[in-house]
Amino acid sequence: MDTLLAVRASGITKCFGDVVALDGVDLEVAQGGIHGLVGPNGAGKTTLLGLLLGLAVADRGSLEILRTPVGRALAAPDGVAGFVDGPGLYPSLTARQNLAALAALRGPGAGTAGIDEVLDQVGLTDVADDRANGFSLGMRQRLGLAAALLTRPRLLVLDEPSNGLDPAGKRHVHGVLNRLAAEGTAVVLSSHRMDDLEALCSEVTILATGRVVFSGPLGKLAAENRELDYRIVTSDPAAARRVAAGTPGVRIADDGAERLVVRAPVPALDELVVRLVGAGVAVRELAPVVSPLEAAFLALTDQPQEDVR
Ligand SMILES: Nc1ncnc2c1ncn2[C@@H]1O[C@H](COP(=O)(O)OP(=O)(O)OP(=O)(O)O)[C@@H](O)[C@H]1O
Repeated sequence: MDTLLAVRASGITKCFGDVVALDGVDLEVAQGGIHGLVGPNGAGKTTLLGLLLGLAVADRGSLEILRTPVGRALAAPDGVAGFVDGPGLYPSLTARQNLAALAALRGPGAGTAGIDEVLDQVGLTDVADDRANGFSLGMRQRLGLAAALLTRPRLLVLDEPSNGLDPAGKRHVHGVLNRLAAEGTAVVLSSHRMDDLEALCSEVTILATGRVVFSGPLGKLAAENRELDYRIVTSDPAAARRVAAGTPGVRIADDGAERLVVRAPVPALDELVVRLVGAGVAVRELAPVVSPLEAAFLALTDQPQEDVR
């Protein structure tokens, strides 16, 4: 089982003075999996990613990366690449020159992929000879990803890689990450975007104030999740409200003039739909107000579940 793990962290604690950034964190990342880190601001995500990249060492606990125990030295473990707090780039160099400089720093024969190849992978071929200081945030993110891909990493670590990406750029980057994972690279990324995490990740770890409050497959999170709020749009809102009020297990969470929101477990929701249809009320839309991941995130990190849309 362990042979399939790219990361095995156990009881990791990291303090900055009096601040406990990570408090006994366990993390397992499967080889070939895309693992999402999510948590409120200050939860410890960047600190944990920094440990994986060898930018800092833990105060306590054990960390094994690609089956090698991590020591006390500050250095990227072999086979690991990525960035935290935005990619480090040379602003006055072009995209191509940035990658050439990084490849030169790593020395000849350091297992690098071709510069043109990685520029193409991240969709920057057309701007390869433009200076990085003219790049948008999304383009810098993509160039940072290209720099990481140069080393053909077996563990890719990315802090909020979707920041600044437009929808097409995001789809492009998702495609790159999915392909890498299919080829066996493990990817660990943080994001505040639940839709990104749901689209990309096979597993997620939810951190709150330095502690793991959930870690595992997204499916497990959905299965474990308690009742969700659902928005219902029907052909007859007044009748729908009456039917919902009389359906066992269904609670009306919000019944403003424009909408009906109910909180219910799935079987009670099924019963409500059957009753609505039986009463001649057409159901035009039925969807969770927030996704299972977002609902779990809000519940496990003690934040109210609200419809923010
Ligand atoms: N170099 C540092 N010096 C002092 N405190 C730090 C340092 N790095 C992180 N911290 C503190 O550690 C805690 C965790 O920070 P971290 O940046 O890991 O959180 P995060 O989950 O990445 O937050 P965000 O979502 O805002 O990026 C915070 O309280 C932060 O202030």
